[in-house]
Amino acid sequence: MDPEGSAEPRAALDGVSRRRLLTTVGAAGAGGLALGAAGGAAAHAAAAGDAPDPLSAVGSGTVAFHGEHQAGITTPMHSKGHLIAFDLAPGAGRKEAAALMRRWSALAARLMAGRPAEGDDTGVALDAGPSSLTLTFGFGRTFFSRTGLAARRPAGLDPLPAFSADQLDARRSNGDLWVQIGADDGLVAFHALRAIQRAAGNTAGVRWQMNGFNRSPGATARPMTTRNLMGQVDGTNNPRPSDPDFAQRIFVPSGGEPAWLAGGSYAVVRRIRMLLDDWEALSLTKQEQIIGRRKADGTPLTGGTETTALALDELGADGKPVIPANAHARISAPEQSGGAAMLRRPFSYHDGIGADGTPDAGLLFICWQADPLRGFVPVQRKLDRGDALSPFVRHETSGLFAVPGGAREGEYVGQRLLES
Ligand SMILES: C=CC1=C(C)c2cc3[nH]c(cc4nc(cc5[nH]c(cc1n2)c(C)c5CCC(=O)O)C(CCC(=O)O)=C4C)c(C)c3C=C
Ligand SMILES: [Fe+2]
Repeated sequence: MDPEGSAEPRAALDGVSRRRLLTTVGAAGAGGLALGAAGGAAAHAAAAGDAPDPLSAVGSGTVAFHGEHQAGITTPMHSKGHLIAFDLAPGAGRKEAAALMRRWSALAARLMAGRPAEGDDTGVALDAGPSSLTLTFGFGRTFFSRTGLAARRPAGLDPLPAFSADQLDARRSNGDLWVQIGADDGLVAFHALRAIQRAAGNTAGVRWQMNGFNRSPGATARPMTTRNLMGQVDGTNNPRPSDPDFAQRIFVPSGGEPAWLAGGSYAVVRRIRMLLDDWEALSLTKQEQIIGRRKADGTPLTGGTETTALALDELGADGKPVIPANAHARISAPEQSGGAAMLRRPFSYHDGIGADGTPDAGLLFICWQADPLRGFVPVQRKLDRGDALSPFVRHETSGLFAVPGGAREGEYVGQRLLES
């Protein structure tokens, strides 16, 4: 039996969507094809003469692979995510890296369209639709020296400065290559993760992997913005694609430096552990003062609704700012750091209980910007000096990746760097 769970040779399944496959297999059901348990229901319906069940709204979500920018940057937050970094194998250079990016790009295009991997699919996502799957690829600083391309390494990949509160694990930081996988179904996300790992072959080995989650689409009516594991509404004041300066802040412009990165972006990835026992011991009032917003709905302490601007100058009856001077939302606001802005698109994570007996849980903080020196760095510098949230979080890992622009039809991600 082939890896898709069908008695037919795997090659016969190439070129069809997973849903079409179910219909086809279902129609031939009496011919003795064996399906996995999950595929069985649809096959049964089709064999009985009914149309296969339509995909749910969640399953049918599709994000295009080709485009000006890679998918997974402005894509709405996913409910499941995997972050995985690879190092090139000893002896693998530019040629092997180019072949890998070509393989990964073809694979990503297939999977994002809801099709199985070519040749040897594991079958894990056999009965699911694309579920808004995205795969996003980035290059770390070390990629350029390993591939003989040091001269073309962008200045934006210069190492991030050390921050006083950093407690970074170097083995789980950075890496030659980075892949962000997001989907609104856990099996679809895992399927893509394994396919990417397997397609790396002997060219690259896994350096680290992290798994995250967010609210499932449709789980709540309001608030629409997700919550983090401290219970705060998190993501309210993100730049919006409709903002006039959005593209300029998030994407490297064409005509900018380096040319191969046009349409691309930089991702800063920090695994930030939340010290949840300490945080949860605080009163609600204290928690709200630390952030500067109400916990229930994310409204600023100065009033309004979730999306009302913070009235940073407003004083209370005691003559002190209503939003405290060290509140996280005040300190991280762009006007505090010369207009520095970033698009935050994180996942929560929970890896059980740590060696210290407290939850190993927190935020896989991912932020996107056209230039880390005008996005993450000034804001984190500011937070490092006086954020009321700092005693309740610990930055444990760090990564910085240049994420090329999207591939055009017939192109692979990174081709403009690797073949010019
Ligand atoms: C260096 C950048 C940032 C880090 C690191 C960071 C960590 C972090 N943040 C929260 C929770 C919230 N952050 C909020 C706002 C906010 N945070 C940053 C930057 C970093 N946060 C920015 C730029 C902003 C927006 C500021 C603004 O423009 O007003 C909020 C408020 C709601 C919102 O706007 O999203 C919360 C809540 C945690 C828990 C955390 C580390 C674990
Ligand atoms: Fe924040």
